[in-house]
Amino acid sequence: MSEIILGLEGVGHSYDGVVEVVSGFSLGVGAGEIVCLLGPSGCGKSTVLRLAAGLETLQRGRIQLRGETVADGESGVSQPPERRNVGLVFQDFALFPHLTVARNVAFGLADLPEHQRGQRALEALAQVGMAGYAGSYPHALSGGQQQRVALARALAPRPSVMLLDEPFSGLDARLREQIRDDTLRVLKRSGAATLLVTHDPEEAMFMADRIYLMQAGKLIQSGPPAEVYARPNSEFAAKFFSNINELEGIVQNGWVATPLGPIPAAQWPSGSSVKVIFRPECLDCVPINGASGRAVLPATVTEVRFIGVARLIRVLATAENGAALDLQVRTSGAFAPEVGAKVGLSLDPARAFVFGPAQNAMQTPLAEPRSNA
Ligand SMILES: Nc1ncnc2c1ncn2[C@@H]1O[C@H](COP(=O)(O)OP(=O)(O)OP(=O)(O)O)[C@@H](O)[C@H]1O
Repeated sequence: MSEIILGLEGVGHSYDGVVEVVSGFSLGVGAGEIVCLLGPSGCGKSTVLRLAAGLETLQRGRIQLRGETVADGESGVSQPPERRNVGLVFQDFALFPHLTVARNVAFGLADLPEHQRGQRALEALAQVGMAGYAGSYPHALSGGQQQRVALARALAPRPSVMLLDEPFSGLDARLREQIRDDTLRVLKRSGAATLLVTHDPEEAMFMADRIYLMQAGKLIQSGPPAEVYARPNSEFAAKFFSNINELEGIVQNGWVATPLGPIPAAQWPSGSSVKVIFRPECLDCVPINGASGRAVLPATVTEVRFIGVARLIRVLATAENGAALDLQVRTSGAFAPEVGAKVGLSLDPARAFVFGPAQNAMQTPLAEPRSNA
């Protein structure tokens, strides 16, 4: 990985002096890298970002910028935000209503000689495609345009670190996609080390080179989006990224027998009670008499939702012991059964996750099941 530009080490914070809302949290962001802090509301994401920016005083741990310690809970070192040379973008954009777009962007350029400020502000506006609005006032701009101006303002001083807190959540869905796309390009071109806070897993997967998933103030898992999605290390991580299907079973000789066939669970001792979790797109829905190399469980379609790129299908099956199984399938395939249709279900065992009751995760090995034994 490239040189770490923003580093947090063992960071902890409590607002009331008692309960830690962030604890033992570490991360590193390299030059030109986009790292997304992802997690449910209240898990401490914004607190981490505010500590990195210097907007909260660090209580525990250490923060380094470009190799220099800017905050240390032990020694009390705490560089003020304006000396950290980080660009900040918040959800509400926080533009000054009485200043033109150009003056808003030039605001953070006090260190430059007067004649260079306007020039640099225009360059930053051009970076985000807003040079034509330099003389406008914020109220005359759309939400998306205001977001771009906020981004230009943060980028204008050419910071080596960009910190963005839910920068797209004030935008409506269609605009959000477009602005996300544009922002990703601009951030990548800027070469800044970027830390972006979001509660939206799709947004994190789209934007991030690496995701840091948090829960209740702690890091749960970090890695590239595809890895965190395909190899969640806990039930929480699996469920955070999509709807899931869940079956229960008992491990026997390294396998869990399920109505959808045996799932490898070599890490668990025989007799362990485990959960088998799989995403809706990992369950194949085929014509009932369709050929499949895997076990096919008969089921009846109870619901079909068309969502453009895919269909969400709900099916009801019956396990051997008579238990009803209500499962979800996500498919973009040509087979489009209707409600009431009889279908066959099959699961690729390599794409199922096995978790124990204590939530200590085990990814199933990428092995084919031996047999139905
Ligand atoms: N200034 C504050 N004073 C007291 N408690 C606070 C303060 N700011 C945040 N908290 C609490 O700290 C916890 C973490 O908040 P934080 O804003 O960091 O979470 P978050 O993951 O960013 O949530 P959200 O996505 O809702 O913004 C929450 O329980 C919140 O209520």
